[in-house]
Amino acid sequence: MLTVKDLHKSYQVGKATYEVLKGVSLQVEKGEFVAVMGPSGSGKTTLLNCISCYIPADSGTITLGDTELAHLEEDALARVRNQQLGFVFQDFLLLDGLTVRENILLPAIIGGSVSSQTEERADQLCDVFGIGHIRGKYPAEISGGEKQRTAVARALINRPLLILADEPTGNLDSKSSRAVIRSFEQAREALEATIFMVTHDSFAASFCDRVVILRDGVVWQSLERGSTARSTFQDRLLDAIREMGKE
Ligand SMILES: Nc1ncnc2c1ncn2[C@@H]1O[C@H](COP(=O)(O)OP(=O)(O)OP(=O)(O)O)[C@@H](O)[C@H]1O
Repeated sequence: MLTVKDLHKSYQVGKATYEVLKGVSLQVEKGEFVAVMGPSGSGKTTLLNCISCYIPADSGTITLGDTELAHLEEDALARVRNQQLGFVFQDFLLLDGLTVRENILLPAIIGGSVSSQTEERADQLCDVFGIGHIRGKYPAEISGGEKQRTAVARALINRPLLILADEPTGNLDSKSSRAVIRSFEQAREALEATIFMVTHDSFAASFCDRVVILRDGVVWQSLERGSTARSTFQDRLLDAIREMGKE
């Protein structure tokens, strides 16, 4: 589904070059829910931005489905972003002037692909996420949890290969965080979505199938949840993070 191989990315600040990604390699399988954790500055957002095609990597490869992203022209990249990737941001970024249903349809409207099937898909997503009864309301008229579910439904409207989520529980209390994670679980169960989420939050990460920990620009550890209970997996994550701090 997603394969990242030996990814390098540096930033130029004045005359200095800072190497942030120093050979990141990882793989996400179809239907997996994967989190990326790591200390501040370890390159999590940079990695997500490279996969999102927002910034070009210096070297290495990113393959999404059958497509190698590094070699695509700008038009083709825009199509990948619109049709094969779904995005969930920290602040959800719903448009105030559009209803819930119109917000969900937005990626399809931007891609010029609204058909009766897309409209049916929007209604199906409203049902999956329990927001059918508010589909005609505007963001100012709905709760925080309903906004989150609308944002996850919007990320799924174009049937993307992969959902990329950047700190989706960043500003939320634990009840709202749980609601966002529940939406991702529903997306995976009902729609076979594949989710790749950057997070600082060990609680959110403990619901994932796998957690990749970045340190100093490389994958330091990849922890599988397997059949472990969520709370035990969270303890393992916290232990790993503590151990990383000691090295
Ligand atoms: N556009 C940029 N120009 C220069 N340096 C940058 C740029 N973007 C990020 N950096 C630097 O690259 C490093 C990695 O940043 P990045 O945002 O990827 O880390 P992160 O792991 O997501 O951090 P956080 O957890 O704090 O969000 C940081 O030291 C940051 O200051």
